[in-house]
Amino acid sequence: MKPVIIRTEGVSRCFPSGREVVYALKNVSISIEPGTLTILRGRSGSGKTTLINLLGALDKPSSGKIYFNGNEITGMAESRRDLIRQKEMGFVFQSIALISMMSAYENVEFALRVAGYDPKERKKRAEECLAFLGLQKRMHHRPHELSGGEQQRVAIARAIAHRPRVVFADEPTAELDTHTGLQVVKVFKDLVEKEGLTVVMTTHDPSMVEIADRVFTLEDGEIVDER
Ligand SMILES: Nc1ncnc2c1ncn2[C@@H]1O[C@H](COP(=O)(O)OP(=O)(O)OP(=O)(O)O)[C@@H](O)[C@H]1O
Repeated sequence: MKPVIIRTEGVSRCFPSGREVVYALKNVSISIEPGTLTILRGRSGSGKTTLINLLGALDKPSSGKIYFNGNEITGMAESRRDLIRQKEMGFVFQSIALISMMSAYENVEFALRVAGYDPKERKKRAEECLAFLGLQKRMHHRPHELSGGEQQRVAIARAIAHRPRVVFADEPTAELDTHTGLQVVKVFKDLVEKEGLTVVMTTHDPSMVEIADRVFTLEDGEIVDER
């Protein structure tokens, strides 16, 4: 049997909409293997963001269970879920959300400070991550002095700095042109291959799919294809 880092079991998520209830996800059961780049794809409104938020413990399902590293996280106290999120997970969002007053280096260093790293370790690790992402010459620039692709690479450096097991990226290429977007996905693939990281990302762009190890396709809240 293949190892599994995240598993969902019959997960549904509904939201109230006026007097009705909208099912954003219906009975989703998937397994994510460690050390893979997994893509969740589908049209707008198919449920990608809802699913990635559940996998990253940012939200809870209306029914069904989610396991992270063998432990059921759906029934856990919020404080334990917070800890798992902080220690074991990293997040990259569509809107890059770097701190504009800080340089690339300071953005990464600050995340490590929040994660409780000591000053010496922070410097070493921040420089190492930025170098891995090809930003050694740009690390003392502020976000507005960097291109969109560079900014997203800083956001990735920040998301991996505390050595999470899994990085979740919701439409990380949506604000980039196709070429730059593909470069960002290749960075994820590199992290998977060289660092053994697990990456889960959403996209509606079919050109990204070729690079992935696993692809789940969503339609109206259901998994309609997996490969
Ligand atoms: N907080 C919410 N309240 C009400 N309905 C919601 C909420 N979040 C999501 N939905 C609905 O659930 C469905 C799935 O939304 P979701 O954002 O997961 O799709 P998506 O595939 O990520 O779309 P996009 O690519 O546009 O971001 C949509 O019909 C959406 O309107």
